[in-house]
Amino acid sequence: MADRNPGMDLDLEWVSGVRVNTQAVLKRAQQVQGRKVAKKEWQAAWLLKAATCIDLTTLSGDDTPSNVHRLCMKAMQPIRYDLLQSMGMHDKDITTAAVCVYPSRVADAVKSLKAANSCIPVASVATGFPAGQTPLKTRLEEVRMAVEDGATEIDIVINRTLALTGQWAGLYEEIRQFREACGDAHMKTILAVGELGTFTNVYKASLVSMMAGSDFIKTSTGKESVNATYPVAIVMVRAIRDYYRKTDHKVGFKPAGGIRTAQEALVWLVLMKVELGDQWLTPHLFRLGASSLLGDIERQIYHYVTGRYPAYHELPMA
Ligand SMILES: O=C[C@H](O)COP(=O)(O)O
Repeated sequence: MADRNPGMDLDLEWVSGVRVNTQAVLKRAQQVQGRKVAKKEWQAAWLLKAATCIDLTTLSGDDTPSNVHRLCMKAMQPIRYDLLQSMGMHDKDITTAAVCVYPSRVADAVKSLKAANSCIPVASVATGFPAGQTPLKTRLEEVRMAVEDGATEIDIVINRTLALTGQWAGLYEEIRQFREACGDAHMKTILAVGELGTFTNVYKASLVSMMAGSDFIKTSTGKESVNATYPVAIVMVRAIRDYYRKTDHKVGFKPAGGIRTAQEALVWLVLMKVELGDQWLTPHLFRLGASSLLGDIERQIYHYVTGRYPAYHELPMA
């Protein structure tokens, strides 16, 4: 990954001065959704790009070493080899950006990828995911254990209680401690936007997370009733842009939760391009957190290559 965001001292004046114009955000989100997306070979290229930005995720109570193994194999070969060959992309080392699992499954993922000689990063959710309602000591220990087991990316959840009660200094302090516990592992900070109430809170939580040294800010756990939406993304990427202008540090963005279709993936790429520019269109600064998006991307690429949609058995790993 690129240089990390070191964070900065908490600037409470900046945080408390934040105002978000809701109407302007909604309008911009509509404009982004209404933009024409690429077609034909350009669309296929964008879909491949989207595949390389996916944190391929399984976060289920019934996860086992074998389904984690299967996830890892899919991450290594996200699109069927013959389809890539038809596109002349079979030798481009196309993999997903990472696999993302619960802390207890990190060792399984690391083992599977290592055995297959792959260096795809293993990301783990931590800090009492998804609610974050466990004692700080436990949350910190969870981060350390996931790192010890080989996770090189940690997706922490913020303490919504602190955000909702305006305890920004407390939130900053906790995230700082998570960052320290992560060590060299890159930290993605999940805001759980569906539980933050207002756009202003989302912007403030984004800022505080970046000030505390997050490498990425991420919308959602996928477990809230509202997850990644385009308006909320506009708020977060504007915070990223403002933070970059002020500090010269680029923080990544990860929409996650409920992203299921290739069409949505294309809109997310457009949003990043028009709001933050091409430099954010790489896995270093953009991830799509998703458990069931890749299947549709592969299906659309199949359609592009063959001119028809596949039968279920034709993409058995999707
Ligand atoms: O971080 C990733 C999300 O948990 C995935 O959510 P999803 O299962 O709705 O795709």
